[in-house]
Amino acid sequence: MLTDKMTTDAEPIIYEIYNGDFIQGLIRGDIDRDSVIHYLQADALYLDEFAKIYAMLIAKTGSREMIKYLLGQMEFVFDGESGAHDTLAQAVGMPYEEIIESGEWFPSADHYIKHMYYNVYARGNIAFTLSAMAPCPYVYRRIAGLAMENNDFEEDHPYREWFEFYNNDMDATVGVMFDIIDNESQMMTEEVAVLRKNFMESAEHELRFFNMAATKERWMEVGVNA
Ligand SMILES: Cc1ncc(CO)c(N)n1
Repeated sequence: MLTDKMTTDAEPIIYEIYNGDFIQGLIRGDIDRDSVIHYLQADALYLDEFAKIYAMLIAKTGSREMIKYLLGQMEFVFDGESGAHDTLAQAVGMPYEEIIESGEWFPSADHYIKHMYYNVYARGNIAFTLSAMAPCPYVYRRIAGLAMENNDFEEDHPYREWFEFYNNDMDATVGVMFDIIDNESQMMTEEVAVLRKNFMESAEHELRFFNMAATKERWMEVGVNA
């Protein structure tokens, strides 16, 4: 299966994310509050685009079953993940709406979002875009699984519910995405390498996204206010 190869390729990145400052800071519970705020500001906008990309995939597909799946996913990212975001907002003690007021596409988030859009615009087959999207649920599912396996979160741990959310709610999304990618790839030859590269690049974008929050990455904005 192609997705078996993809997930094997991504293993080193999974561990780099897991051992990185952002996730370890959440696990210890002592992460810099401004990093969590930065993450939420970027992620709220990222998920809005993720939902819109599902909408664009709906327009590309003929199967009613596929449309139903994509609509469900759209709703999940548009609303459903607010549970995970609320956990983070509560931990930093600020209303979610207030936190996300001043977000923007910080450089690493910007690059990731545009990687997904490129595939929607440049490619007819939805498997190209889905292979760029699949690391989103897949990486979070793996990271949350590792965190839950390797740590005993106290009942009142501020980030426990964030890990529980991604440990429990992502399997269906990942499974369907992987099935579509595997099925479509069987009808491809040299383009299989593009699917594989799309997945790897997005896994790396996930790493960059967490590092972006850990370092509170911003545009330089040289001359913007001149
Ligand atoms: C950047 C990013 N990747 C994955 C997820 C999980 O859906 C998320 N919320 N944000």
